[in-house]
Amino acid sequence: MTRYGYLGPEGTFTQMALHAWQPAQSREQVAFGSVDAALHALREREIDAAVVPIENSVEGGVSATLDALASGDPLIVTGEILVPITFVIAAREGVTLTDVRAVGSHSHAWAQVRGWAQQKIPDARYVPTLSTASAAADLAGGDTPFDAAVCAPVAAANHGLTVLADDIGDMASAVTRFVVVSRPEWLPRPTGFDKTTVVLYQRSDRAGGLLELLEQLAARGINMTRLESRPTKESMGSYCFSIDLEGHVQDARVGEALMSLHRVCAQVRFLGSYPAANGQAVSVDPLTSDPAFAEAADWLASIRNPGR
Ligand SMILES: O=C(O)C(=O)Cc1ccccc1
Repeated sequence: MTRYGYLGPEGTFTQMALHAWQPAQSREQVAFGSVDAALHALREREIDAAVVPIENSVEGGVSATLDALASGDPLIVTGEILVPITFVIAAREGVTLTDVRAVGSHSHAWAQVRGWAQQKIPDARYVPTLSTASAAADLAGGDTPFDAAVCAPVAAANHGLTVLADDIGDMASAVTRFVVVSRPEWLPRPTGFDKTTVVLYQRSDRAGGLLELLEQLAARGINMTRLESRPTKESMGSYCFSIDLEGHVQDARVGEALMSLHRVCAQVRFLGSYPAANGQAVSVDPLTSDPAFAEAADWLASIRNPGR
């Protein structure tokens, strides 16, 4: 049985993602207080895989996850899960919306209800917590620097909290993307609807540097689905690029692009190839298909070996 770590405690959106990924009978689940703690346990082989949030449609990338994957012992993404998110604001019994002075929640949850909060509880302070469910659990447990939590309906129910308002997200269509992370001991097989995640470190900061990297993808007909710059943390103004692209490292065009990036970059960190959650087939130009690359390789071999 696979042991999955996840950003807990019980009742987080991450736990919902894990449940959507694996039926209960084929998994064990271990809650961790932070993304870093879950990925550390994975590196230490205490668990087989970890489910962590990586991006949402409102706030963008989850920096804690992007940074924890970009450094330390290598890990790879082996799956992705999309979860539609709805938020409630909940409090201990007897507290009403007008009593709320401070709200505890995960920063990505707060970012997605900011408009609602501005309208309904404009004077309330925000207090960051490690997850939405930990805000709910702490609130139920007693002494907290906040008197309401923004969390999933299930987290409010688990802790006997009163829901003061439901469906308070600013964007009805908010979706969060979670990834399943594993040690790099195996690769998911190509499916035709795959994504590949890499982090690129430039050799030097110069005019056209990013363009040069992106040209390697464009020339091979590779579409990107996410591009973020993250500080390398080494010095002010030093960035790396975290990229999701369509295709699998086993696809010729992706393999060729990664080889070129490896040549021109200071470092390419491969973070996995995995089936896209939307299951949509990647559209591939016939000129950048596997047969086209194979035919070109045959042609090169033939002109290199004229006698054969
Ligand atoms: O705190 C949680 O419940 C999480 O799983 C992280 C998160 C927070 C907000 C939106 C999506 C995921």
